[in-house]
Amino acid sequence: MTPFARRPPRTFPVSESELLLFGGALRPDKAFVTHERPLLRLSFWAMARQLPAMVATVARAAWREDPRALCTLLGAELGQGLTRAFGLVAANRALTALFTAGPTPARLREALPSLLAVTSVAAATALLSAVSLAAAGQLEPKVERVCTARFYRGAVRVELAVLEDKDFHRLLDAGRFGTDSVRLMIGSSVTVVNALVGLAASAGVLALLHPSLVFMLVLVAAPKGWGAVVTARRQYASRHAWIEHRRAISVITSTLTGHDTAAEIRVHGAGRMLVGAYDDMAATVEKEQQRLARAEAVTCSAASALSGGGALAVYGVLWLLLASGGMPLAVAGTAVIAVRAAGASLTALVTQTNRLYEEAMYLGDLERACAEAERHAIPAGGTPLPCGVKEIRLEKVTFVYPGAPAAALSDVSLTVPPGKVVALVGANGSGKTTLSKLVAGLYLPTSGHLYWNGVEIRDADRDQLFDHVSVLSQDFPRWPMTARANVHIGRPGTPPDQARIERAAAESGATGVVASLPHQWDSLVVKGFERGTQISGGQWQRLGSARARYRRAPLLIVDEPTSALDPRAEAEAFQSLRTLTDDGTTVLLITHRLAATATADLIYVLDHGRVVGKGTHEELMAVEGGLYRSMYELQAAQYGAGAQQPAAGAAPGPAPATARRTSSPHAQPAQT
Ligand SMILES: Nc1ncnc2c1ncn2[C@@H]1O[C@H](COP(=O)(O)OP(=O)(O)OP(=O)(O)O)[C@@H](O)[C@H]1O
Repeated sequence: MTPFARRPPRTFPVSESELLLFGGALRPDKAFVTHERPLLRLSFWAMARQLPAMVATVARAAWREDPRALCTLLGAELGQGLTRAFGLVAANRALTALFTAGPTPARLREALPSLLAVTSVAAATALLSAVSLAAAGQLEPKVERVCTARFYRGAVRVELAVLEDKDFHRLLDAGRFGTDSVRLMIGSSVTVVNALVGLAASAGVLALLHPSLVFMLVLVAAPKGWGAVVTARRQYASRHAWIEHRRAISVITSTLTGHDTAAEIRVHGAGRMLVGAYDDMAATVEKEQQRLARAEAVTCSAASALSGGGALAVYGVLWLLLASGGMPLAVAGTAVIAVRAAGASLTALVTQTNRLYEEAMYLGDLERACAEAERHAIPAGGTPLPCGVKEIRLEKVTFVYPGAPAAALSDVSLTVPPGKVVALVGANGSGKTTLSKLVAGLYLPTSGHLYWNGVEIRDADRDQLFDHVSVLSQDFPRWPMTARANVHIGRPGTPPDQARIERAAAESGATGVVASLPHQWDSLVVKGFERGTQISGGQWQRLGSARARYRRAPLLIVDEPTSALDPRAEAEAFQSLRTLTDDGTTVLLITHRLAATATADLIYVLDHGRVVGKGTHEELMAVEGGLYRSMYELQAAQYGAGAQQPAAGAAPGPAPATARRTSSPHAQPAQT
């Protein structure tokens, strides 16, 4: 056990900004302590045992990607070790020839072949070093790419509920550091192998000269190795402890230059406050870095002092051997050269081992993140779903978000019939979006059953289920790509079909939007890039809608699809949703625009996660004191439109008082 492990857990300072903006310390809690501490409590030897496994992981990845480059690299490194050993032997021969009795010209002649050998060996070492550098340069980016792709491939398959868990998120963040570590580890491993071979060569020569010198060399090496491990572990622990804090800082800095936040940053003066917060939070990180630097200085000094003691012992032994006549002068000279060469190898070894340890720990995180991502991945395969939507049925479904104090849905039983427009209505937070996400297969019920075409969702082939669903959520992504890519990404498995893209755009009212862009479909709908342009919220909504339509799935889930549209576009959007059912598409509509839900085939009313009403608009309006009726009347009263129901296929009426999005102040009652 190291002194590091014996110390009680450190208490970190909490900055005022951290309290103000994030409500408290952004430091690991109990989960981190129980999860990570055992790793940090590992003994030096346990760590030493782990290191080869980590290096082997990188080596395996390198072997998979480019075995030739790996073999070249290893060959060049081993070759350098051999040339070094050979160089020491040649130096010993040269010294022996130079120190023998006789005239100087004769001694020089005797030493000349060995001196030439020393020079040739130095040239060969330089050549092998260049070969090694080139091979490492070829391997590093390949291995990094493969490991990074593996990490992200796993991350995008993780169940949504797990992705929202803060501990899993921390693990993903830590894993992200590991993707850099893979590349760095190749460089460090090469240097470590190189230094180890160099040390072995020196030790071998020293052993030949006098066995006790090898033991002395260990005395020089061991303290530096200890210092390297202690420093690496301290840095690793710190990086983990501050990971959330650093993420919070990057959240702040990205908002400072972000496009979405630019207006409030300037008008509200939020920029000054956030820059201050950055300064404040970065200052606490700075203190931590200073603490690390001080601790490293102390550790390194202690390690160097111990190592220096070892070096003194080596020279002392040499002195004694020389004085007692137990070692010839030439051998002592070679020993000094060998010890100095070993010293250079040792310095490289210590620096790179330090780095290798640290990177190996991050690589461990990457491995753990990949393993956890695999463990929590959406299962591949399962019971195949019959094509199209036959029926979606929920039986006593309860859903609790991970870590949430209460259920978002309780005992929900309902049926979504095929080829119909089914509306979900209810106040903010009543569970509409959650319900739609369960239907889309994004979450699994905590209890109860959800059947898709008769197949229980837990058994169903989820990839097939996703294939049946198209989503236009209220917070739909605004992909920072071209207009075409924004539509095509709705069905990315096949190459873009321009005719289909244009049809989807026409159905969503996006044709005019795209036509007005400087490069039409090739325009980049994000500012700050070449060819970049900005489009309005409503224009984005049309583009998002075009994406959902391009997907052409049998179930379309639309969550507040018109919140940013003008009244005419809104009316058209709702009418076109209705026409989708003509070709058998089932529409699950979530909206606060009750005039639009009035034309739905079936309406479910949710309240506090429970279904409290079901029926057509007429049936629900007939319920005296019912939630739906009161919401509808309230909304109609805002516009003085009375509580009369709109004509079938009518344009939507006004937004309700409960609408979370800002409705157009000009929204009109039903138009035809
Ligand atoms: N990812 C989440 N993690 C934890 N709780 C959540 C999450 N998403 C929603 N909730 C909670 O679940 C409940 C239902 O939220 P949901 O978004 O389904 O409501 P909604 O009816 O769609 O509301 P709105 O009309 O405001 O969109 C709310 O109490 C909400 O705070």
